[in-house]
Amino acid sequence: DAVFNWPDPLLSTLDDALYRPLFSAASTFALNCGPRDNSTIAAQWLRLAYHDAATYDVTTGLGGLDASIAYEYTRPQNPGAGMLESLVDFAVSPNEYVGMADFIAMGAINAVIGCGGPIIPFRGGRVDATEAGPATVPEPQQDLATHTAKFAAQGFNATEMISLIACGHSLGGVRKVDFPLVVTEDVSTGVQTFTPPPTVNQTVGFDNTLVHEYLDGTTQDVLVVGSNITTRSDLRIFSSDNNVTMNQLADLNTFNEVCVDLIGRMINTVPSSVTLTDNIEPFDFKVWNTLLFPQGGSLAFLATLRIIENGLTGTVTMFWASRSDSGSPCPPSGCSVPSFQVSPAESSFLATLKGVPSFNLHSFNASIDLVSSISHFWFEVDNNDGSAPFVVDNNGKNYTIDQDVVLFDPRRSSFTIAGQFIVVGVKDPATDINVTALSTVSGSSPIPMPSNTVLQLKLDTAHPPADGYTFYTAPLPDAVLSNTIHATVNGTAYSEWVPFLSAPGV
Ligand code: HEM
Repeated sequence: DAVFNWPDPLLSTLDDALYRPLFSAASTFALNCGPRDNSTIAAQWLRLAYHDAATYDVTTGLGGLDASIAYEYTRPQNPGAGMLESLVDFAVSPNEYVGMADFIAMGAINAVIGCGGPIIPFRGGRVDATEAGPATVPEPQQDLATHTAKFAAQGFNATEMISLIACGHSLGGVRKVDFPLVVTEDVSTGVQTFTPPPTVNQTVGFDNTLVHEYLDGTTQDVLVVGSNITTRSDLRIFSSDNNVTMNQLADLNTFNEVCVDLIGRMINTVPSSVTLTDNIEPFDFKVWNTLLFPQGGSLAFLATLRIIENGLTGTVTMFWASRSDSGSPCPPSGCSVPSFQVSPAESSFLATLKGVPSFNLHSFNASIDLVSSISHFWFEVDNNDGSAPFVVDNNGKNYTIDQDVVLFDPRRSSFTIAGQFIVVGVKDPATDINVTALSTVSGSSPIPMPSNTVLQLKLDTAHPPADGYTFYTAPLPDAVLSNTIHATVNGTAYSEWVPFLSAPGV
């Protein structure tokens, strides 16, 4: 599994998106297999992921799950309102380090569990395409040889083709408006679902009902029994090995295992130039949302330690070490402060399934000597149960504060709708000052892909120099998602990632 060494913006963002519903609006949408367009959001997300991944070509190593679907969904092989709707679901989630492709992959995982299916492990680090890929998505009127060849190009053999489709077509159905030549009969809802929806609501669970109904001859899958024989692609594929594979999938455990493997491989189908992270499980200890800025004659340092623990029995102390010997430096054992607040934080449904019903957030607010400053920090956790207190120090590497020369200032900045601007403090004395921010901005319809824009910060006339810092500012673009500050001061380059647009206590 992936090891989190703070700050690691990629792993930090992915962990939040996977396990903290607060940070991934979309992660909650597919819960309970909720309906949309007479199908389900989950079905739309799973189909989106497949159509995105289906551009992969094993011989060139190009394509795969790279969000190129954002440039392809208007093609005749990708019809359906669910494509754009699903992309818009994910549009507010990316930042500079995590693109749309990772959220499309997460969407497939959340789709399957949202409809009661098994947990597919998640690996991150996909890279977003900047243009459309080849038009290689299978279509129902194509013959078996064409489909077999297309799946082979995507890295799946003939048996895996049968299984992957049986997994995928567990959810949703075929819309008459998009496939009038496939759904030839009238359907009151406009969608011929692959399996009958439960009568109480519209939702369809992720399971092997389709397999059973196919084998016992009761299926209503229009790609098996539709009156248009040319578009019976599921029938041609499912029966292509004399139903050997379908008979194996009739066992629910086998079905779940096979789907975890194949949908997992599908979402991990990425260009050969991309290296994915290891599996991301909820991190035991996660430092989160640290902020260091000048305030009222000292440096304010805010930090939160997220812990997986039961109840609120533990106490946590934060320690830090000075940066310099002058001023009022910390003793060798470190300056320390207890947490000012411990609060439970909701975990995602996926985290719950992994045995993490909630997290505890231990928040710290330290006042640090301006001159001796801070070089690194760590924590001591006492579970108050007789066991020895232990140190949490970033896997022995310490939580290192790179620099105190260029600091994002959350209190002088403003993130209200009325006026959004970023303020950065630069430590005096400074010459040759150039402060910029790379802002990641949410995309919107018709191509809801994030983009990056560079802001030039100027001397902030509203905030006069204070506490040995001079302030620089720039207005933020609408729909800004996150920022990274880059500065050159006295010939040295500095950068600071600003993942959130708000802060505890601000
Ligand atoms: C030969 C291969 C395939 C063909 C010809 C095919 C064809 C189709 C067609 C015609 C629809 C109806 C789409 C709509 O009306 O919105 C559909 C829906 C769907 N397909 Fe496939 N499919 C194939 C493979 C797959 C695979 C491999 C997966 C995923 C693992 C998948 C997942 C889905 C899902 C979830 C839906 C339901 C979408 C919804 O209800 O919104 N399909 N498929």
